[in-house]
Amino acid sequence: MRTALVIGTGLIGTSAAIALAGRGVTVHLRDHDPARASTAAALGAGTDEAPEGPVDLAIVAVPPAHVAATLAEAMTAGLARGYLDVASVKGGPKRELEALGLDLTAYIGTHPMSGKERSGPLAATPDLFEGRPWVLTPTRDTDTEVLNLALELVALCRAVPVVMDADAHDRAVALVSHTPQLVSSMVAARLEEADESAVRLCGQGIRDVTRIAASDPRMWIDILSANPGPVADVLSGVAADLDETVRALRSLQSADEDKRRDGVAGVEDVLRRGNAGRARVPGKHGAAPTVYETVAVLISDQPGELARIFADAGRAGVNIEDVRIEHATGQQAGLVQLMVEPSAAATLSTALQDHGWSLRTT
Ligand SMILES: NC(=O)c1ccc[n+]([C@@H]2O[C@H](COP(=O)([O-])OP(=O)(O)OC[C@H]3O[C@@H](n4cnc5c(N)ncnc54)[C@H](O)[C@@H]3O)[C@@H](O)[C@H]2O)c1
Ligand SMILES: O=C(O)C(=O)C[C@]1(C(=O)O)C=C[C@@H](O)C=C1
Repeated sequence: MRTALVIGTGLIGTSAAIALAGRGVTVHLRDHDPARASTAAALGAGTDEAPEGPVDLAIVAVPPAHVAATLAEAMTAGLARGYLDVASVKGGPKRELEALGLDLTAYIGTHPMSGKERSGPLAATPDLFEGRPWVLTPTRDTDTEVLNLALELVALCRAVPVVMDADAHDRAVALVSHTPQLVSSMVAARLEEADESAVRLCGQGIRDVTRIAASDPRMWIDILSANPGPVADVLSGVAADLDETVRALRSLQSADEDKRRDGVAGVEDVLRRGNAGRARVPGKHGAAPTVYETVAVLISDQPGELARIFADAGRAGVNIEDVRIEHATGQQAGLVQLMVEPSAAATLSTALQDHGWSLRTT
């Protein structure tokens, strides 16, 4: 792929554009808000000038409700050899495109399983897709050349291609993405009216569970409107677990010993099933879940502290697999948790202590 056009230069479009531009592709940027396209260009994502002729690949990264119309316009204008979208739902846009009667041989629906709770070009990063699944939904009509262009995009973004049927994809993301978004929002919603004396006790548990509750509601209304049935199906399973758990907790309040035993069994059941489900969440690059060891470092809230830790870890030859930062309420300090292969934990701890870092047990 030599040239690409990204239509919709928000979080996803700009992240893909920066990755492509960094790997030698000439990227043109377009957004219905021109300021967003020029912001993306200023971030090194390409040029906001229109291409002179058709590009190799047009990447449509607009909200799901606008995908079909945007693609139809781009295809009618003959802007590219191949077209794809990155929307979080696949069945609806596909049916809308079919209803428009377009020739869909040059189109493939795709979905990178990676994102953030923040929107817009300023939230973009070139490594957003690294090691993450990127779903491709070719149909019998899809040209091989277009499938190959999509595979090239996925490879250039260092993601892992996964081929699926559009409707099977929508049922899968109802389970692993759309329902979790709603459940996170519901937990966070409990805090809206909560007393400040409770809110100030927020620790890492609630931060983990509610991170995605900060997502843009407009985007999620679009996503959920395009996948309501499968999400309602998964959520009704969650509702059944909620009912059972409430019943079990009420039993725990009882003076009757048998009832209390029932209550313990009910609560234990949901916690154990949660352990089993959590253990199935894949590790990076779709590999089996990896158990990392955590090295926790206390840092002061100053610019450059994280970069210094990463540099010291790099000099010690240690690969940091994942990182979490816990900010202590009301303190100018944070706890950085560095996740590393168990065999590297001792080397990292020694190297960081030698460089004067203060380690904590987790
Ligand atoms: N945010 C995520 O975590 C995530 C992850 C994977 C896929 N997606 C999908 O990627 C797409 C983009 O999401 P995002 O998070 O980058 O959103 P975003 O809000 O950051 O960016 C969307 C951009 O599209 C532009 N836009 C809207 N309508 C347009 C139109 N008709 N023509 C041209 N530009 C238009 C907006 O101005 C905005 O810059 C969505 O379809 C979303 O479902 C999002
Ligand atoms: O990590 C996040 O912030 C996300 O919400 C990313 C996430 C997801 O659920 O995994 C959200 C929606 C997208 O369609 C794909 C990825």
